[in-house]
Amino acid sequence: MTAFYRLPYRVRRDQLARTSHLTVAQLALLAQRRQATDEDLIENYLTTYGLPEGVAVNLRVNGCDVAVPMVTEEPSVIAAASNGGRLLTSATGITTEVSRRELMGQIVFSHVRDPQHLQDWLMSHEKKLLKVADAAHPTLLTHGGGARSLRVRILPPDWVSLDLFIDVGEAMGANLVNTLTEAVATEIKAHFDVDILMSILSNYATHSLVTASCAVPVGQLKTKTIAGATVAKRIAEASDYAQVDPYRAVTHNKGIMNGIDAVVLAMGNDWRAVESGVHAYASRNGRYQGLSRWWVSAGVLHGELTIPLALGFVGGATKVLPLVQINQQLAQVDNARELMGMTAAVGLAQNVAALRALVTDGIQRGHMSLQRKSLALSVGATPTELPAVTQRLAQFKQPTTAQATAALQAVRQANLKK
Ligand SMILES: CC(C)(COP(=O)([O-])OP(=O)([O-])OC[C@H]1O[C@@H](n2cnc3c(N)ncnc32)[C@H](O)[C@@H]1OP(=O)([O-])[O-])[C@@H](O)C(=O)NCCC(=O)NCCSC(=O)C[C@@](C)(O)CC(=O)[O-]
Ligand SMILES: NC(=O)C1=CN([C@@H]2O[C@H](COP(=O)(O)OP(=O)(O)OC[C@H]3O[C@@H](n4cnc5c(N)ncnc54)[C@H](OP(=O)(O)O)[C@@H]3O)[C@@H](O)[C@H]2O)C=CC1
Repeated sequence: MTAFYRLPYRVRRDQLARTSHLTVAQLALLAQRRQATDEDLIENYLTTYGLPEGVAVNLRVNGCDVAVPMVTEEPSVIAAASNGGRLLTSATGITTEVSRRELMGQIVFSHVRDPQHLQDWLMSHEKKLLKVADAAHPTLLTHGGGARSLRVRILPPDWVSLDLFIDVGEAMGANLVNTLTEAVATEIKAHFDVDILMSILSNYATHSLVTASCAVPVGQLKTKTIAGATVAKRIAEASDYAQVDPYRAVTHNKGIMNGIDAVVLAMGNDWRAVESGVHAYASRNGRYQGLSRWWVSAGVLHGELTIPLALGFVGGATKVLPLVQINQQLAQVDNARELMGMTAAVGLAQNVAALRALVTDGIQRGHMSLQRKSLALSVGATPTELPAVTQRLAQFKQPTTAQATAALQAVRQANLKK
C-alpha cells in the first residue's frame, strides 16, 4: 500500500473495505463515527474510536471535593475510584505535592575516546549551552520555563549522555525538549569533534515527581463482617507483599494505573509516556516493586504514592480534543501541577479500593457484578434488555459467553410473550 496516505479519504476507505470484505453496515458505522476534526490529528485517518467517559466522585483532594473525569473501557474502575475516594475521606482528603516540573532531554555521544575531557568541556560551557537551548524556543521563557541545568553521565563502554533539565512550563514538554536538545546538539557539533548518536527527551521523568498521601482512621475501612483495624492491617500487608514479589507488584501497579491512565486519557495527555515512566520508576531499586505504600500507626491507615507524571495542561492534544477543556473544568484543575496531583490522588484511591476488596471479599464480588453488564453487551443485549440479562447472570459467579447468550435469548422470548 505505497503512498496510501496520499489517497483521498474515500479511496482509502473503499480500498480497505474491499480487501477486508467490510459489510455495508460496518462501513456505515465507520462513517457514523468519522469526525472531521480528527482527520488531520493522525495519519491514514479512518474513523474515530470512542471510549466511554465517566466521573469518579467522593474524592477530596487538598481539601476540595472534586468529580474527576475518567476515560476507560473497564467496568468497575470508576466505581472503585469513587469507592476509594469515599474510604479516604478526611478533612483534607488526599493531599498532593509536586516539588518541581522539569523534563530531561539527552544527547547521546558514542565512541567517546576521552569521556572525562568531553565532560569537562560540556560542563565548562554550561551557561552557553543553556542559552543556546533557551534561544531555540524563546517563548518558553515567557511562559515561565526554560533550560535549568546540565548533567553528564559516563556509561560503559564508551558512551556519554549529556542531560539537559528543562522547566517546561504548563506543557508536557516532549516536543519542546526535543527542539531545545537538538539545538544544543548542533551547537556542540560545531565546536567539538564528537559522534552524536541521538538527541531526545527521556520519558523517565524523575524530575517531575508527584506524591499523593492520605491518613484515615482504620474504622473507615470496615466491611459488613470485618473490623476496620483488621482490614487496614491486611491492606498494609498487601502493600508490603508488593514490595517483595514482582509478580504481585505488577498487578498492584496495574490497579493504580487503572485510575491514572483513565485520567491521563480524559485530559488529552500521552499515556504511553506516563506508562513507560511509571514502570521504570517502579524498578528504580533494581527490582520491580509496588508503587504505593500503606501502613498502620496508632489506629490510622496511612497511604503514599510517588510517581513520575510529566503531564501537560496545554500543548499536545489538549486544545485539539474538544472534551479536554471541559474535563479540565470538571476536575477543577487550572494548571499542570494541579493536574499531576489530581491524577496521583485517583491512583491512590483506586489502589485502596482494589486492596480492600482483595483482602476482604475478593475482587470478583464487586468487579464481576459490574463486569456482567459488559458481558451482556458483548453478546448483543440492548440497553433496555441489559437489566433483565444481568439479573439472570447474577446466579453465576463467573458467567460464560454461552450463559450470557442463553440469558439474552430467554429475556427476548419473555419479552415476546408480553
Ligand atoms: C466495585 C465496588 C466499588 C463495589 O463496592 P461495594 O462495597 O459492593 O459497594 P457499595 O454499594 O458499598 O458502594 C461503595 C461505593 O462504591 C461506589 N460504587 C459502587 N457501585 C457503584 C456503581 N455501580 N457505579 C458507581 N459507583 C459505584 C460508590 O461510590 C459507593 O459509595 P456511595 O457513593 O454509594 O456512597 C468495590 O467492590 C470495589 O471498589 N472493588 C474494586 C474494584 C476494582 O479495583 N476494579 C478494577 C478492576 S480489577 C483490576 O484491574 C485491578 C486489580 C484488582 O487486579 C488490582 C490489584 O490486584 O491490586
Ligand atoms: N517520547 C515522548 O513522550 C514524545 C511525545 N511527543 C508528543 O509531544 C506532545 C507534547 O509535547 P509538548 O512540547 O508539550 O507539546 P507542544 O509541541 O504542543 O508544545 C507546547 C506548546 O504550548 C505552548 N504553550 C502555551 N502556553 C504554555 C505554557 N504556559 N507553558 C509551556 N508551553 C506553553 C508553547 O507554544 P508557544 O511557545 O508558541 O506559545 C509550546 O510550544 C504530545 O503530543 C506527545 O504525545 C512527541 C515526541 C516524543
